[in-house]
Amino acid sequence: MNWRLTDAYDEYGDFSEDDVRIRPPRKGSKPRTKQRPTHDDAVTGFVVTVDRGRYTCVLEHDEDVYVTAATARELGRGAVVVGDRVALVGDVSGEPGSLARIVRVAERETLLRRSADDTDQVERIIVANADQLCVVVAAINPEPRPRLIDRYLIAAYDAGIEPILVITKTDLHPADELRALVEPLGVPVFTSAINEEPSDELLDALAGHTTVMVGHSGVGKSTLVNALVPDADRATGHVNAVTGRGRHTSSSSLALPLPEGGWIIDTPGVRSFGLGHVDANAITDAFPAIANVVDECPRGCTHRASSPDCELDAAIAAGDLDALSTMRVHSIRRLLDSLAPEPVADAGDSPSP
Ligand SMILES: Nc1nc2c(ncn2[C@@H]2O[C@H](COP(=O)(O)OP(=O)(O)OP(=O)(O)O)[C@@H](O)[C@H]2O)c(=O)[nH]1
Ligand SMILES: [Zn+2]
Repeated sequence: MNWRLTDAYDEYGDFSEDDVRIRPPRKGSKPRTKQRPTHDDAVTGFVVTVDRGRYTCVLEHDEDVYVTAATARELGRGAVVVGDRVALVGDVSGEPGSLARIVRVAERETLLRRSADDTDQVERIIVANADQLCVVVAAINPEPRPRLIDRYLIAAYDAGIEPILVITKTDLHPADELRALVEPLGVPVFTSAINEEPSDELLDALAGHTTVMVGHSGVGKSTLVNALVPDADRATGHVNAVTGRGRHTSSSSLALPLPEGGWIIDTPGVRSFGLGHVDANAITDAFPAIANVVDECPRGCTHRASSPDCELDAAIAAGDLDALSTMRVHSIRRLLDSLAPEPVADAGDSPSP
């Protein structure tokens, strides 16, 4: 079984059935959570999962203690997500049946959000405070989806989160073509195979970071997480003990502690990102070769196939873009066309919906 980049760019849609959208915090916006009076007795915790209004938090000063908490009424629903650092009061013993209360949420460094599809304005937050997005792609089986990878990268850059790529199943197929897809963008690439220990390079890249794992179903995300977090079962066991479930069946994200420090956040059900909120410039900015060209575009150019005088057309005609960048231009234009209707021509900063 084989695959070719040129065909792969063409054949696969960007979306799977559970498309999501990531929306970064608006620039300059304040965190949504209201600051409340300090609780002097509060301790700090890190939210590892959310299940039916119950939050499982690891205490910052004792990472073996998993506390179940509810949110204080003033915080409201949905105010706390996985990755949040929170102030806890009440029973923080972590004993079975105990319940603490989250009274504050620390200001977030980053925010990943999603919505059901491109047209759905209702967004759900995936994760707070991640500083790395790990895109997991199989070298084969399932075949890579370059346009989906592009979407992940755009979403990461737009949210201010550094992307890395892990190519799995390299025991079945070489990683070269996939590597060539993202290395020119400066994205660090790592490989992994089921019967090998995770590479030191990958462990180093993850150590001390809060990394969100994303990838299409079947690429080997769970296999990789289990290799990276040998204690995964134990950590999951803690969570299940507090949520009272037989196993972690929630569709919520789950943060697992890395032995080297830092967190891996597994995101079941997050397979692709709709990018309806991202403007044309954020999309082209993700790819340096393309960003250089569109810098010369007329003011207000949306860089779509229908845009008159878009410099991308001139660059392709003149052979200034290599084959990969040219494929990517077509991919990006398809992406732009699938978004909202073309904005009004002179809108430098189109208002947010
Ligand atoms: N040959 C080979 N098979 C692998 C590798 N990694 C994972 N697999 C297999 O690929 C299949 C899918 O792996 P999972 O880890 O369940 O994939 P996933 O991405 O978590 O899939 P979802 O749970 O559907 O999101 C399993 O049968 C794994 O054994 C690898 O490096 N090499
Ligand atoms: Zn243009």
